[in-house]
Amino acid sequence: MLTNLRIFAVNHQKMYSLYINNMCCCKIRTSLKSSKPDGRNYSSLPGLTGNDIKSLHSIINPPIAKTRNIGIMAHIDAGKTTTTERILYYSGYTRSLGDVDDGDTVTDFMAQERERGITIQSAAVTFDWKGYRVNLIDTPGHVDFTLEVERCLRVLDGAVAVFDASAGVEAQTLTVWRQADKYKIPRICFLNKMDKTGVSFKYAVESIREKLKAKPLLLQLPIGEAKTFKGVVDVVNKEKLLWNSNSDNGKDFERKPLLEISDPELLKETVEARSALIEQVADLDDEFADLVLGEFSENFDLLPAEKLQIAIRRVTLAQAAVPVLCGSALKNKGVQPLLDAITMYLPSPEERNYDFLQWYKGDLCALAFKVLHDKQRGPLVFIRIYSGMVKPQSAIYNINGNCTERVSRLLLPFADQHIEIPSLTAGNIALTVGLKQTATGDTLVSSKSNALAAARRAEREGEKQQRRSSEAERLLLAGVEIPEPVFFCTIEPPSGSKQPDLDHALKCLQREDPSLKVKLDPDTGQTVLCGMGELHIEIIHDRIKREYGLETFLGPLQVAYRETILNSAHATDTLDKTLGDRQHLVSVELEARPGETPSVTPVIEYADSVSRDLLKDSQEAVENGIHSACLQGPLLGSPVQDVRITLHSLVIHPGTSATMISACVSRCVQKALKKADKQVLEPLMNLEIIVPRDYLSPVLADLAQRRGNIQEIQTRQDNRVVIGFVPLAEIMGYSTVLRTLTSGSATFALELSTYHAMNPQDQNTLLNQRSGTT
Ligand SMILES: Nc1nc2c(ncn2[C@@H]2O[C@H](COP(=O)(O)OP(=O)(O)OP(=O)(O)O)[C@@H](O)[C@H]2O)c(=O)[nH]1
Repeated sequence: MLTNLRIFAVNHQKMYSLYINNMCCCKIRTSLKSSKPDGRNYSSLPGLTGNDIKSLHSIINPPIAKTRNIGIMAHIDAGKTTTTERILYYSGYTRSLGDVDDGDTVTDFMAQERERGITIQSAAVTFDWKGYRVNLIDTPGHVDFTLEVERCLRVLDGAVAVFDASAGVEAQTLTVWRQADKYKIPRICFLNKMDKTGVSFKYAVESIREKLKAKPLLLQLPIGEAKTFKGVVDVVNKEKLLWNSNSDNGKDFERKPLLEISDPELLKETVEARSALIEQVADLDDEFADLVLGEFSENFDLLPAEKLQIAIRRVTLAQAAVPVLCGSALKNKGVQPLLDAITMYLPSPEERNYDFLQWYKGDLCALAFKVLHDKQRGPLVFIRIYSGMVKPQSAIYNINGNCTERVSRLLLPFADQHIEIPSLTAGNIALTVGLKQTATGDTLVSSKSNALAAARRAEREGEKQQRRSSEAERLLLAGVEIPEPVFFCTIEPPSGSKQPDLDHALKCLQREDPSLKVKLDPDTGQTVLCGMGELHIEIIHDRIKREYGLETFLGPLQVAYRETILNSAHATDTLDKTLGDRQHLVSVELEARPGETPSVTPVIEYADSVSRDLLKDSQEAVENGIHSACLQGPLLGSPVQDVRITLHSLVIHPGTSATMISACVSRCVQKALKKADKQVLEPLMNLEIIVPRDYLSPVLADLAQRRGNIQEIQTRQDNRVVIGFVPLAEIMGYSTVLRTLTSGSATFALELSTYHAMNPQDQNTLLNQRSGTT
């Protein structure tokens, strides 16, 4: 077993190549480099000492009950990355503390993340804490990357929500909290930044209660706030935890029982908080209520801490309440108790109820939740194993891709280092090398026949429960819905000869990030990037430069419009071309008219006059021509939807190539579309704004300026919920506007509702803008 296990990155040079996204220099690399210039062994791996090697078997496949797959989620800048860095440091997997502000953290792999100080892609890190294996995934906070958050959430068994305690619940926390609700993920809350001026523990707890509608269980109380913050009280154990102010890494802290003699006030406060906690848990858990009301009804104080902890765990797993802890990651206070709470209160993989496991009967079932590209080794795929086992050099079947692939290597992701391992079992997160077709979101099983057997079991179960679902739905692990990208811009390589390099880079990036779409503008031949937002496209641009060495040029960011026609139009066309000694001659007559039902692709019909024999050979070429013409409408060059094309006549000279047939049909369709009355369709967004009552008026006034259409205003305690529609073009940069209008107190959610017709005036303005006349 041990001989199979080696550190994947054997020297500094190789480690650099394994650095997934061209990291810039950081403390951890420097420390590794100085530890051994030409190579590394087990004991050089932070956290693995000589003695630890004996227990490598349990390190590779730890007991499932002692495994935690955890995510950290929060609003941007709440301190997720700083908290993660402390966690890695205290658990022994890094030797020095990274600092977001210095740009040398471990989990923010990508150079842009280090420069911007934000987390873009989530990185999985694996570490041990007091005999527990923790797989931790740091998730991004920016709204453009919510897909990334959601993709990670579904592979987690539990999550830590980090808050800036001076701000309480912020916009993005609400979004990720709802996403965590969707995947039924038990959570604990960490009120970070307790050292910050203006911080209020009470306010932050209230905002959890009010805004998240959650039941906070106060497991700790802060000792001091802002400048005076020096530690926390452990309410369950009635102890105080004080960090040594002379220690600059926070490793040393003392835990002391609260005594009447030395801390009368703090003890009184703690006993009250403990009694309140016991009552709260008893209200949520019948078993605990029986215990408390039986044995300890006279004096709650006598209730042993372990009994309370077991009950807290039950209500947390049932998502009836959320334990709340506090600290300051930056000042290195409160992170070790957070780690204890992660292992104590969040579920192990076997405590999560995954329906689909019964269909696999112990066979492999895993989900690819992240794909990264390493220049030397090709795609690295992060997988969550739900059942069965993965081994290197084994074949696996990808249900989504309908293909069999080979795992060449299996690695444990220790941040920016990876340990090669001989096998990994259910409940764990692994990194695989060798899967060339697998994309983010794919379901992986051991073989096609096992997939079919699982499908049959699922079908029988579905019949029993009278549920109908397609085979794919039954087998695929719940997918993340990928919203249609609504922004686009052109991207140009530095020279024509670099186009293949750009195509390769975009192909790799798309496998990592399914929300990125890439198209070819058929007119100009330019490559077009379609994404979820401005930042999204900017980051892709940056990554192409850094990771693929290509200096590309982006066109202006544009809203993805569509077009349609309002009446019918006929057109005829003839193409007569001689290439070499071959004549290509084709004549077409067709009609374009508005479709009766909405459809993004054109509906195609053939009149009886069109010869069936002729069609047999050329139908594909004809339809390719129609489809390609509809990709680029006559008004803005946007895709044309809701149209019906009827082919009335088709004459093809023998020997005419399919390409020429397509070209002639395409030109003829474009002529017809040009002749018809045309209409621009714009993306209309569903908008929901949650705004405190006092700020409602300025928000409504602003929406009126943005062609917003308010459907309803609901009351939710002191907040108003504005529900309506707004054209996407009017809502670009809205988060900044809303923040300014409401002093950061409102949150909003946007999603595509439909494409709707612009009114003639707005359409003219847009067309004039595009043609450069205004
Ligand atoms: N005062 C104070 N500042 C903190 C604390 N934790 C983090 N910060 C600061 O808050 C800022 C954001 O910290 P990050 O750790 O990058 O936050 P994040 O949530 O990972 O941010 P994103 O990755 O952008 O979502 C940085 O300037 C940190 O130094 C804390 O406990 N106290």
